[in-house]
Amino acid sequence: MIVELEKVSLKRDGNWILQDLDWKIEKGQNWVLFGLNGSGKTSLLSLLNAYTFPTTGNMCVLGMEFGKTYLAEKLRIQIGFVSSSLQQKFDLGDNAFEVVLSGAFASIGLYETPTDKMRTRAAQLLHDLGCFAYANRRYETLSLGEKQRVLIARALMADPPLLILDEPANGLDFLARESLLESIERISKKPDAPTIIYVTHHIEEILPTFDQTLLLKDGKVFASGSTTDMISSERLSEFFGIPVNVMWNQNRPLLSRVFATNK
Ligand SMILES: Nc1ncnc2c1ncn2[C@@H]1O[C@H](COP(=O)(O)OP(=O)(O)OP(=O)(O)O)[C@@H](O)[C@H]1O
Repeated sequence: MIVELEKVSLKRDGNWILQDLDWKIEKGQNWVLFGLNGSGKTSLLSLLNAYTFPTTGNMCVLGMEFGKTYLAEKLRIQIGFVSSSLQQKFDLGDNAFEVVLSGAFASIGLYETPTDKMRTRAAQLLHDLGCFAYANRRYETLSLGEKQRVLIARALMADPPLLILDEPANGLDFLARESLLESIERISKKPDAPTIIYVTHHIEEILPTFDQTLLLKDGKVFASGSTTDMISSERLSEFFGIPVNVMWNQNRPLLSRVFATNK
């Protein structure tokens, strides 16, 4: 089991931010964590990364049980985490290749000498993510979409069993988004691919590889299960509280609002 949450709740400043979450992620599954603004996605990710601990409930990530051992560092090194809050942290003058290499040391900046094996791996990842062409460019000169690819490659350097992509397509135009999504779909199909959790509030970003979805609403699991069950007109109309229509086209969902028509 990659992730196991049992009745997990989180209280902050007297408010319950997350309540009674049950979530099981098995090896080989890829999940979408879908929730609107303020639904608790960031708080849930902080729990998974052991930046916060549940107020009540039981939690186990990558076989490490929360509260039983001191696990924060040990756990984080095994989770590839890509979030837009990380973007600026790498504006240190390093080129894209060096930023990817730094993932082998879990450091921000490259302070240790990488081995030849690490260099080969970094070059391969730059290829896989479609960013080999700008391997020698300074990271801070890259576009948002290019930076995201480099950060995903960096996260994969340590061969993490779990990769969390926190709204990776935010701020990207249609083409940049589609090309990033194509790279994510590709890496998810590799034989040594990690389990991926893709966090988003955009239905149209859900790729076929994400066969499981958890719908988070007001800090609670609204529903979870197979993506085709979760991302349906009926389910999402209930989730949003307004009538919506989901149309599947080439294994990708499209969401639109349904307006009442006057007869
Ligand atoms: N330290 C805190 N004290 C009180 N309330 C908090 C605290 N941290 C978060 N919250 C509240 O908990 C709720 C969930 O916040 P969270 O940031 O996890 O949501 P989110 O789904 O990531 O939202 P977004 O998509 O807008 O980033 C919000 O209503 C937020 O205001």
